Amino acid sequence: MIFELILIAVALFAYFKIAKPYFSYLKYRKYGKGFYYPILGEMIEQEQDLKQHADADYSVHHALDKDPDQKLFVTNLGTKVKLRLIEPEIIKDFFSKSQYYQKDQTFIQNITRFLKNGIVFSEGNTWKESRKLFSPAFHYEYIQKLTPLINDITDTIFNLAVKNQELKNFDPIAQIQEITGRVIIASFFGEVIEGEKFQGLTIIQCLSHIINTLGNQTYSIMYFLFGSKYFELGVTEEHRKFNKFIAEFNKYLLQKIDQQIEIMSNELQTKGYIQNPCILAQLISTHKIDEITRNQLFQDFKTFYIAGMDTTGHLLGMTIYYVSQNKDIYTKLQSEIDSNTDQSAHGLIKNLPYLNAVIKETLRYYGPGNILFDRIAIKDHELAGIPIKKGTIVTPYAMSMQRNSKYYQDPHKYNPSRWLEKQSSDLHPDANIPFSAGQRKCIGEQLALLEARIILNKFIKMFDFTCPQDYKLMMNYKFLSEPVNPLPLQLTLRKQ
Ligand code: HEM
Repeated sequence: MIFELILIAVALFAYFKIAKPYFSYLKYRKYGKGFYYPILGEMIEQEQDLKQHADADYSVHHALDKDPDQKLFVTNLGTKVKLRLIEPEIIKDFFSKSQYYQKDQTFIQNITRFLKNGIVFSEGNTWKESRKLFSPAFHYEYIQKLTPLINDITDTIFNLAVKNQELKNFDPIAQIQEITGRVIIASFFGEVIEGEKFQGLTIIQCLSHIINTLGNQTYSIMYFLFGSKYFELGVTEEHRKFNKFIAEFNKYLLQKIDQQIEIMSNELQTKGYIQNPCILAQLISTHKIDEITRNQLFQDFKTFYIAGMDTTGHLLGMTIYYVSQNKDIYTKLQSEIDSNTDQSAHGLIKNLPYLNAVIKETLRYYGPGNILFDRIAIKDHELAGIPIKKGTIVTPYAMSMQRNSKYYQDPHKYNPSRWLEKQSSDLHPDANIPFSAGQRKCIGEQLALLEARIILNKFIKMFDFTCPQDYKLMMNYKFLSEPVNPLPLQLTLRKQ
């Protein structure tokens, strides 16, 4: 009897967890190439790619090499079928049908236990209200006013690296994240809260510690088996300690925000204006602060920080690495920067076309947001004529599309000049979306680009740099694609 029961349980498991998803997978296979690995799905591909090519995204980068006309690639994530959209028209259709999708929880459960319903992860009215409230602060007219702030913070961090003798083993991603993190805190709250410490750590260090730990938990076997609940429960002493750290840090940060709001509100009452031009001051002086709950403001702030710090740090860190690998690009970039005297936000665009092309090329070639968060269909519908069933994961993969030979000559070559040559204007307008598209497009694009121009310009002006020949770049995927071993650049100060 027991034996029969076990047999039935195994048969049910095999049917629901392996066979049924496989049949759904087969239905989509007529629309594109793909693979199916029971339960583990695309994690197997990443593992193999990492071992064979030192790049967990190798197959994604090369998905269109043999057939540039493919619309989608079919695979699975656990028991769900996953469609990677890799062609401009179907991606465009996806963005126009955003009402049929929500973010899938598989990989974001753990990060949302810290960021809750902050703007990246919220849906419906909560998202709409946050987006409406914060959008004006991210327009270029406001963002360009942050130029002196970004300049100052960049100088501080680079000078600190010189003073602390960190030039012989300089990790550009970590160092630049220190800049981008400070920029977000300062532009949101003013500089006051930046110097504060919690349990001996700066706010930036606390936030980085939380995000890195949540990322490591997410990409572990226990998460895969039990989800974020396992970590929330605090089974081990280490987990309990970390959960307590999050809870206390949240309390501390919320208190800081309250204090800052009170200080600024008092300033507005007594002087009639607030000196600090930060986003919080804007919300207070226009009385828009009353349109958002304190808790929502708090979750949004943490989310802006995470969304902006990590991505821009990676973009610049990887740009510096690619430039270090190509002497021609390096020489061209350095001579353009050396001959420019206008350091204004406008000057950095007008006088530095090659620098802008370098940034654009890294966004195409590597872009930290080139794989969006997975979406799940919440209703049956059609996408470019393909029937999509509720419960299917559907995610645009700019990472494959931006390596398609149909749109980019020699797509696997890092070549900034492609953006300056005539044919770049012939590019399909929807084939380059490193900041995504549609209504949930990156709100921080202008800030990211301004930071990228200022920081890269300063870095090239200030340092000569090389990457040791024995360093082997190995890229793994966590929330972003990132080097397994930190980049170890050798820097020397240039004569000014
Ligand atoms: C190189 C830098 C950056 C890249 C490549 C990038 C890319 C992206 C992408 C692709 C998305 C869409 C994600 C999805 O829908 O799955 C996104 C969303 C978002 N980004 Fe960025 N981002 C960058 C910098 C920033 C900065 C500096 C900020 C702000 C401080 C920011 C704030 C946001 C927010 C709030 C969202 C969610 C928007 C919404 O859902 O309405 N990002 N970003």
